[in-house]
Amino acid sequence: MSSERPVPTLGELRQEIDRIDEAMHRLLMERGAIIDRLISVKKTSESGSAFRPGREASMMRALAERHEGLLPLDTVESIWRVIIATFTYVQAPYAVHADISAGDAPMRDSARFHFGFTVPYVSHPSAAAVIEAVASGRGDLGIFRIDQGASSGAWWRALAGNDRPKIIARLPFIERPDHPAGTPVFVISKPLTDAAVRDVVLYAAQFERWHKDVTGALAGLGGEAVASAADAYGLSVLIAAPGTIAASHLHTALTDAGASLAQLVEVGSHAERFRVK
Ligand SMILES: C=C(O[C@@H]1C=C(C(=O)O)C=C[C@H]1O)C(=O)O
Repeated sequence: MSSERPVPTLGELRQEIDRIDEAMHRLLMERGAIIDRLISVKKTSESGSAFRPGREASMMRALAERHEGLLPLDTVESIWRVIIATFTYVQAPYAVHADISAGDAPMRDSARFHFGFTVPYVSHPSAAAVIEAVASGRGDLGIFRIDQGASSGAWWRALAGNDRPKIIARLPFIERPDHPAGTPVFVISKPLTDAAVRDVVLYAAQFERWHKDVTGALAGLGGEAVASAADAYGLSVLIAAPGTIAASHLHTALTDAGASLAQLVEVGSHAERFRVK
């Protein structure tokens, strides 16, 4: 007598797939019912944004760590990005405004991958236009390419000030080589105050001129210069530093290294970066 299970028929396997698809669909509808209850419990900040970047970053990290099997991580990540971004949208509608001064295609790919198709995508010719759209909207988001060089100027300077929009996330949450929408972008929104995650804090630093020891001073603190652009006042550098480092400490380290630092202003923060191979 053979103990091997009989080979299932194609029809039987398709029945299994139908069962799983229905269960997944029912679970998504159940998730929607929970979001409905969450809306009244959650205090959506003054900005009107339901986006909680720290929570999303940790969910994406857990997803990447749990994932195994045939389905590519790219697919799982994009499915969950659409689920999370859309359930954020149903709590409080928002649009994603993109600075396309370095090209539309990567920004559109990034917005669609990270926010799906239900969330409106609005392109703008400049960083300044994106910042103004976010500043005047209710809970809208803006996205900027981090690797576009100086073509958008020192856009982060326009985030300085209490009521100005702030950087709230860095995407993709799951960094890896050959990411299908891997253009690194910063996300801005109106200040999230208590809902912001501060693993990494971003500063607009105004230098009279560049000093060669700034890079080393930043590295010594676990920080880096993320972008820079010359402007009428000298050189504006967007600095990322661990949230555990006080702004005063960062200021001292830069001036001790010999830099002529005219201003150091916080312009946002984001979750700890997470990379897989
Ligand atoms: C559901 C929430 O709101 C948003 C949507 C999330 C989701 O769909 O899982 C997660 C984080 C938030 O950006 C929440 O705050 O938990």
